[in-house]
Amino acid sequence: MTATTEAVAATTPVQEQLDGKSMPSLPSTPTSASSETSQALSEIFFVESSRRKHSIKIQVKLCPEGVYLRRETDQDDHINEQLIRIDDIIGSRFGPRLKKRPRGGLNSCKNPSGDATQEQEQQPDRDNSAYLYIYAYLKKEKPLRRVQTLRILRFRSSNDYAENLQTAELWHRTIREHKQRNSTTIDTNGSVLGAGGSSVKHLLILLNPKSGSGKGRELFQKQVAPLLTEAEVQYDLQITTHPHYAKEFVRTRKDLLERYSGIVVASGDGLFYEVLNGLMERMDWRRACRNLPLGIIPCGSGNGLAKSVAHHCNEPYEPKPILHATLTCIAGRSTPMDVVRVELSSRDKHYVMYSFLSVGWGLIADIDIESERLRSIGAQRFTLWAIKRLISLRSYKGKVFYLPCPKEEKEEEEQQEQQETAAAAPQEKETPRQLPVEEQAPPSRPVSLPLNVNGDVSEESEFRDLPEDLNEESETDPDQFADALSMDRSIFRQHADSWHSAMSRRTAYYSVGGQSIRSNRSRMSVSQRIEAANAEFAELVPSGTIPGLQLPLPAADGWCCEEGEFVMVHAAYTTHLSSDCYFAPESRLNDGIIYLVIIRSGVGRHQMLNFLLSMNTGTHLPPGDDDPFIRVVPVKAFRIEPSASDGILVVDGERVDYGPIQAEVLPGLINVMTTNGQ
Ligand SMILES: Nc1ncnc2c1ncn2[C@@H]1O[C@H](COP(=O)(O)OP(=O)(O)OP(=O)(O)O)[C@@H](O)[C@H]1O
Repeated sequence: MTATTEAVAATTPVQEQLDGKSMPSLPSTPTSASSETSQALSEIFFVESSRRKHSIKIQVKLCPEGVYLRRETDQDDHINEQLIRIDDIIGSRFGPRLKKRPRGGLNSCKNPSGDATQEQEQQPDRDNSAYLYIYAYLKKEKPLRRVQTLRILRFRSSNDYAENLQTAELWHRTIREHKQRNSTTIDTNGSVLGAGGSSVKHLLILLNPKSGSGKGRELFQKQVAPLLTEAEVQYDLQITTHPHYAKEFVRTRKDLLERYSGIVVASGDGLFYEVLNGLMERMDWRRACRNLPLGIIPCGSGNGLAKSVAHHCNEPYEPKPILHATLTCIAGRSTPMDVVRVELSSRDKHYVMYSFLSVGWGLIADIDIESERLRSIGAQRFTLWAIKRLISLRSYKGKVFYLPCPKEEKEEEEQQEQQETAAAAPQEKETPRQLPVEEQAPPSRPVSLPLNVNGDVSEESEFRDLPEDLNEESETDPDQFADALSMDRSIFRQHADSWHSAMSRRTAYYSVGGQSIRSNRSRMSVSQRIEAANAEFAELVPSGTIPGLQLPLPAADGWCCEEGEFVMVHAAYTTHLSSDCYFAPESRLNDGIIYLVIIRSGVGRHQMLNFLLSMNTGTHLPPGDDDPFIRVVPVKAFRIEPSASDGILVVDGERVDYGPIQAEVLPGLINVMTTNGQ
């Protein structure tokens, strides 16, 4: 048997069988008590190589860091060591020799005589050996890749199969325990590790068979399911049958938190959007966001989130994005991720939605949506439409308000240094007309009454946990609630609209002075009922901390405004808008920052062409603040007020109704599955 073939191509499986036909090892193998399995297991294996005419002795040691293989040959003193990190091992299985090849396309196991088929045929039933199959995907740098690796340990110290099986099972169990100890959030069985770490929860996998090229189901069966089996992940697969299926499923499933340890979306960004918004509609949204990490397996066409997550964890994406993302979803770790609360208003409708990628107005949004008609030609549609739109470059009139991020002290220091260097010739920007908001014309829309709840911004008060029993139906007649709300929607709307609609039939418990009480609005006056409803909804949804869309923005809070004509305004909060669009290189999953890219009218076609062409390498944004047309502003919140009544606005790549729109970041609201948990 050859030494580990480190140089093997990214997805070529490395497979090796180690034969424990000799004596058991040093130290003697512990027995089955679980406390004992925390110690290292070690055993000597031999591999006879007919080709090399000598045997190779391999000491295999299983410890919390992973599996050490130390090999030396009979002939010379050459020693070769390898550590298969516990992070890279996704699972193992034990039992008799697998009759079938472990996975499609793999070479069959090699026995000492070098021919597995022969061995299977010659002594199918007389083999008392027990086998342990260790599945690993070794992470390699330069180029960044995962190398699929299978190590097979053959235990045959005893003539009794049951004894050998016991040893193999011990190794299997120990691998599991080391992995569980190594995971922060979910174990490799898809279970949240609670105090005892013993729950047996499942992963919920939502698969859109129509996403991307429409081969979601096939891709899942071929690429995802085998990995889940290797990792012994228990899961429920839900195949969506229509738009909003996934959203309704996560919104209404009563035992979501009890049954599942995480939700994996096998689809594009569109389905992830549904899942996120479905979760936010639940009464127990806060607990769901905290306890149910979300994963994405990219089967769509854009796949911005999957690429951003891979980028965040320094994991490979191409050439097998589905395989790499699946490995991320079964790694058992998660990282907080920002969510952006988007509020928009069109005609007399008012919506609230939760977004994770971007909000766009202007050029990129137009290219995204208008090129839909060329969908059949694939990704080329964006290039073609971009050329078309560059030839006839449009601009859009309106106002852009934003709340710049308060700078960290360190950043401020750095900036100060830079400013001092450049102080000799301070430059005044000509084009962007950036004014404090008090100098702006009053908002075009009628100003509603100020909000009566939720003026403060403390996360404590905003994101309180709800009582456990919120999903229970209240005995109060829901229609009374609806009536009370419908009396003054202009006030109420600021907090509760869209699906948290004023006409919502939901009722809930809410807490007053530390006590949980059941709402009893029928004995209240109308104004009390409205106030109670406002308070209740403030608890139910993460209401924004910025003024409602129809209210002016307080200058005292530091809002800035630019007015004029824009080629585009695009806000991003993940690094990638799609797998090949590295739009906000500075972004981090949970930095609490929206990167607002503002391109003003007057920008040259050539500059715009360069901008679009260099988006895939992340070099499209001008360094510093000096470009008169293209700027990126890190903000906490923003508002766009288009002057025209028709146009294109996108949220996470999907078109939404056109009109004033505002967004505010809710830092680290959800958890996404990652490999590093950071
Ligand atoms: N069974 C289904 N049939 C038709 N549409 C569906 C089905 N299930 C979900 N959808 C809808 O399809 C839309 C697009 O799905 P998805 O985002 O997964 O794929 P995509 O558009 O190919 O990928 P991307 O968003 O990354 O470009 C979603 O908004 C979802 O509502």
